[in-house]
Amino acid sequence: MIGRLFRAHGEFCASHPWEVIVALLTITACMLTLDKGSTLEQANGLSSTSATTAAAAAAAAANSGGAASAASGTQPPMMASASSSATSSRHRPCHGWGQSCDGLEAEYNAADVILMTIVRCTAVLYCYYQFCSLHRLGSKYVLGIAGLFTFFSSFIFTTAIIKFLGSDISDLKDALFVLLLVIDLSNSGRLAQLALSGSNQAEVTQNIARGLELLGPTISLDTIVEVLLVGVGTLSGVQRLEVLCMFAVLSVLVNYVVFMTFYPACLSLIFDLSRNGVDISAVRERAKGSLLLKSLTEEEQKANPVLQRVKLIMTTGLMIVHIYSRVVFNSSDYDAVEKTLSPPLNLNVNNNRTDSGEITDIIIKWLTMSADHIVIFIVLIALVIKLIFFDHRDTLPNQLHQSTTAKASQTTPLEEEPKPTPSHTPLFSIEEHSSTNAATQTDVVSVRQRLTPPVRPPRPLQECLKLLNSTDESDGVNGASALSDEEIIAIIKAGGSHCPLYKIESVLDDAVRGIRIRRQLIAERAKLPMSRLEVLPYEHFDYSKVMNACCENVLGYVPIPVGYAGPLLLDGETYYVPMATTEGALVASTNRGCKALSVRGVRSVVEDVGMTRAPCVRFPSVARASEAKKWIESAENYEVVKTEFDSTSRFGRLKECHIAMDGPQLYIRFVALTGDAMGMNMVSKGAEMALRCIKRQFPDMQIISLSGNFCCDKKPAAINWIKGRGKRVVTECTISAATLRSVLKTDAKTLVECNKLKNMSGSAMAGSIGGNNAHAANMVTAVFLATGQDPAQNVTSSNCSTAMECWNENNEDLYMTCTMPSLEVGTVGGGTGLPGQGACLDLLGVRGAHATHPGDNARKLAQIVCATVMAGELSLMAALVNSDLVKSHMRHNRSSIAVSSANNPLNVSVSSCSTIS
Ligand SMILES: CC(C)(COP(=O)([O-])OP(=O)([O-])OC[C@H]1O[C@@H](n2cnc3c(N)ncnc32)[C@H](O)[C@@H]1OP(=O)([O-])[O-])[C@@H](O)C(=O)NCCC(=O)NCCSC(=O)C[C@@](C)(O)CC(=O)[O-]
Ligand SMILES: NC(=O)C1=CN([C@@H]2O[C@H](COP(=O)(O)OP(=O)(O)OC[C@H]3O[C@@H](n4cnc5c(N)ncnc54)[C@H](OP(=O)(O)O)[C@@H]3O)[C@@H](O)[C@H]2O)C=CC1
Repeated sequence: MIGRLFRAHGEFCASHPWEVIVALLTITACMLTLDKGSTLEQANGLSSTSATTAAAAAAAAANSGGAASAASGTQPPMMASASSSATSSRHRPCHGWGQSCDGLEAEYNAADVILMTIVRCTAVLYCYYQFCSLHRLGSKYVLGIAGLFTFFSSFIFTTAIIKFLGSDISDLKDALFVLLLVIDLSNSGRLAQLALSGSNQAEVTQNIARGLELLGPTISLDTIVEVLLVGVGTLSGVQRLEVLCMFAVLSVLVNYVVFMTFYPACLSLIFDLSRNGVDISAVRERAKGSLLLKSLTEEEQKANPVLQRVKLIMTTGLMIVHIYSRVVFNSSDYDAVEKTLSPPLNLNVNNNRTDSGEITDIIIKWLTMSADHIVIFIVLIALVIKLIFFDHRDTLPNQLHQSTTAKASQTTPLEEEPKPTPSHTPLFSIEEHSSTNAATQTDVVSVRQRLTPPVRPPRPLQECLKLLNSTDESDGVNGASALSDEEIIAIIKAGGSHCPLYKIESVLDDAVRGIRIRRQLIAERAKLPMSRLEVLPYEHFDYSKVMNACCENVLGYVPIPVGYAGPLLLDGETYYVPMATTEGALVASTNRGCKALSVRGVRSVVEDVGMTRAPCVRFPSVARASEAKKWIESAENYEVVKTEFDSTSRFGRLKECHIAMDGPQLYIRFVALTGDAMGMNMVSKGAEMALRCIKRQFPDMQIISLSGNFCCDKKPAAINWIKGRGKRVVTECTISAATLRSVLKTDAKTLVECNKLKNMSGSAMAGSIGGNNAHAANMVTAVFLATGQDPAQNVTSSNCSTAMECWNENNEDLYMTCTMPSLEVGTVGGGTGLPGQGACLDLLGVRGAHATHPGDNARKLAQIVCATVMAGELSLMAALVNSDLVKSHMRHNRSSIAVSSANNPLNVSVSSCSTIS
């Protein structure tokens, strides 16, 4: 409701920019030109008059020279002229805008110096912080627009209002610092980027309205809290603090009004102007890609309810303080309180002033007076040094590097010749970062730079072939190294068996060079500009772990983002689970599930069912097939077969043979334990050997296929669901009602009901086998990719039954189990040996073969996968019952890439799509 009001207001400001701007400027001009004195008199009556009199008296006292202490503003009332109303008014808190607090123009005392130094230093540091965070998040254009505009407009309006209220702004240098402190540029930056990301006026208007809808309520509440909080300072009794706080309160209010009216109107106007000649397309492009904008749309500005509540309570409390202080205490009370409480302060430097005129006194006085300036000067110098010599060293090369990569990934051809490396190390050197993650990263560099430059014209083919086949026995140098890339390409193009493209790495004995040449040839054959293939990384990878193990015809590798979910408390141990995925929201969801599960922890049991391979064999008759079945199943013969099977591996051990008969065909499902390996190669190897043994007994047996699909590998099948495959894991957990409420925003009864109707009945309706779950495949696949499992085995491994019950005496807790009967995982073999995947296994403490109990690492990995599935299941179920699914995916999983107008006839922008949620 409130959001809608702000939206309507934003829409109005953005669609009537001229009206809003002119109205505000007119009001400001009126305030500036109004007769201050009369206005004040009307507004404040006697109190303002007495204040003015007090100021005049104080000024007179200061001017007289004989009353320096009075001018200092700290002298207690009774020490000045007892009858002087000026003195008493000087010490009265400056409640009310119009009430001038005299003494600002007077010299500082020690307390003032300290206060102002703190204010100024904080302002400078705050500005630095704002600058850094905006610079990190947004483009410099948006930073410029938001920063300059907000600051100047707030400053001008605040000054106008202070003038209108008749306050003394002669000490503007103090006010400036206060203004710096109360301005928050991030919201202005967000609104600017949101506005500028629109591609037509209507969209800009909508974006501004949307921005105010999202930001308005929070900013309004913040403003109220800020005003009330800072307003407490105006009750402090410390004169300078009161003035500053009054100014701060005024600035906060003006800043709020400017942000809500003038600023959106101006943003809308900027776009309008751009249409009429001023080109801000570059600004808009940057705004669209900016992280700030993303954060606005993604975060949905969902206010933290706890924080909101705290703010409301604070507001109420502060209101009471203000009402009590301003209404219950009247001005005479203040005087009385002051008289009793205020001790005579002797901090006034002017009190120490002597007429001796000694130089040392003057220097001490000057130092004391300028202390704040000196401190600020030092802070500024330190920040500038930090910015120039330290901050940029880290960020600039990074940014440059990132922008190069980003450009490359946007398929812009990189045709520039490599720049010669300067002889001295420059201050901001991109090369400094080239070694980061060198094991897995590839810099994008043009192929012209990478290919060996032809030092001479290519030699004739025959000569090249001769060179290729020659090996210098003395130093073992491969003949290919004497050939240029062009000559190698000529040999490949010539065909024949000299250098097949798929064997190029072994022929050249240089994987990276081979892959580089293959990429060029494939790009040529596919008629793809090389620049398009360049963004596929291929360098800095340990191909010795890939060749003859993981992949053929290698063109490079595709980086996949890896996140983590955790801590996950499983069987008393804590895990941080790596997940490789491109599905935004998945890791966040699993992470939330881990948080809920880990309050009490997950318990699990694991059983090594064994890996399976089931050849299809055929016999001349059904009788012969039946005879063979009985032969294998007899205990004595089984042992013979097992011995043959086991002979193929140190770890592969045949566990059972499960035989199905279909006419004269037998499907012999060999089930074997495979240690820490997932075991498909091992069990296939063993099955082949076992078949040889059986064939010796039944020579008329025909082997149709080593895999008869009764195994059943990488295809959905009931047999794996019923009999299991790999590891069977069951996890269990209870989640308290309080955790359900605080972490998952739901309750047990709702979850149980949804689980019954969705995961049980819904899956039954769909005829699903092994699919009584919400999204087990999501967690399984992400962990599989991160830890080097065979990704295709997510088919069987994702079999999962998720069960939920209400728990405890009052049935408000949740009891949950996940049963996964066919998890095919290993910690040796396959992709587990690759560096990145190995690192992820290290993170879980299960890399490689278990030192003492082969198989323990793989079993542990299976338990972790099942517990991670449980976390993801719990979180998604909660999101579904809360109707949060679409919202969270709009936030975490939406592409922010602009749709080109050709493919976007309705001209629907991403930001406007996301508003659907
Ligand atoms: C491996 C081959 C191709 C060898 O096959 P081959 O006939 O011995 O090879 P070749 O040296 O005679 O070469 C023949 C052609 O194969 C290609 N070729 C040959 N070697 C390479 C290489 N290194 N890199 C790229 N291409 C290669 C190449 O095209 C070559 O032609 P050429 O260019 O020489 O005129 C063959 O034995 C094969 O296809 N094996 C099957 C492997 C396979 O499909 N594995 C999948 C995993 S199994 C699984 O996961 C699922 C399962 C099995 O459990 C499912 C089930 O239950 O059924
Ligand atoms: N062939 C097929 O039909 C299929 C193959 N695959 C692929 O197979 C690969 C996985 O096969 P898999 O058999 O798991 O792995 P490997 O083929 O890599 O075999 C594991 C190797 O590790 C050795 N080893 C050392 N320590 C251990 C230990 N503690 N426990 C177990 N083995 C140990 C084994 O020794 P030893 O030699 O003594 O056994 C074996 O040589 C994956 O790349 C997968 O994609 C996938 C599906 C089907």
